[in-house]
Amino acid sequence: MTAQLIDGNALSRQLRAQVAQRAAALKARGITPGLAVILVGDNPASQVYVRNKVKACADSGLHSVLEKYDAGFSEAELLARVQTLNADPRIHGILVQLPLPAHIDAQKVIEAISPAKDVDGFHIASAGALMTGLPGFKPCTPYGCMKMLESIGYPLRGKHAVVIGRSNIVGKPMALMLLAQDATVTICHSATQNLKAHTLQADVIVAAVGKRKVLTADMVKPGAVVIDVGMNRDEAGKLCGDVDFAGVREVAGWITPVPGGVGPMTITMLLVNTLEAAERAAGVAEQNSAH
Ligand SMILES: Nc1nc2c(c(=O)[nH]1)N[C@@H](CN(C=O)c1ccc(C(=O)N[C@@H](CCC(=O)O)C(=O)O)cc1)CN2
Repeated sequence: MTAQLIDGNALSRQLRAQVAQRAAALKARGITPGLAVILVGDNPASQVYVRNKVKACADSGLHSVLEKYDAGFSEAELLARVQTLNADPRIHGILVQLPLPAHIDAQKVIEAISPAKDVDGFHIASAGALMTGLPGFKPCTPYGCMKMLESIGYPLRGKHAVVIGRSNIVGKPMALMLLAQDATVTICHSATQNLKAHTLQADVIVAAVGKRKVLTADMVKPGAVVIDVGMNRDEAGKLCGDVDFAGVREVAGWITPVPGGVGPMTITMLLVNTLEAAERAAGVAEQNSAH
């Protein structure tokens, strides 16, 4: 079997067109959705990501501001910027690009963002909302993965999903979102014994480790859906995910590529969250809940 591809670029184009339509409707009411992106330091990958976020905003008719600070920017200065943006009515979403330099407490900065503008979905209020099924912003990467599953009409109810990775921004929220769709969820991590025994049971596997070839063909049940969140470089410096794509695609039923899979969806869901923040501020939004 050769797996069908879940194309994150194609799905992003569709969803971004919908964002653009909704943004235009909001603009007609005098409100332009606005995103503030803050980058501290000179991490080359982060520079690419924030540039892509700003471009995606422009392409979909969202206003954005990019604030770049050098690596010596202090935590206090950053917190002050966040407070200013919290109070700025033109800004509906605030995103602080991660990772931050080591002298800055990232969690402290995230908690300083108003939950109403937490379009990254990283604030503890957003995490709590996701856990309890209350309205709140969902972290963009796992939210994008859920949209990819939805796009293939995959019925999650009663299916066994294995999430490899337990980070606060991907693994844990991913597991909660799958659970909210009535999947039976296993979270595997660095201390998991016999990973293969778990993944072989899975109907859906989400690999979010940050290490190449964590998932190989012998670890996948024929026909399973494989979502690759990884973003690594191979020996030749080429971008690759956590999944041994060439091998796994011969066993899986569906698979996401890297690049062109989850990555673009992360940015797309940021646009969706920013638009929704603006709609909520304008009082026109349906509240987004975990269910
Ligand atoms: N504040 C945040 N920081 C970080 C997040 C986040 O969601 N919020 N996620 C990651 C990085 N990230 C977004 O910021 C991100 C990573 C990758 C992509 C992407 O489109 N990747 C492309 C390939 C890009 C390339 O060629 O290098 C792809 O997969 O096709 C988008 C966003 C950590 N920090």
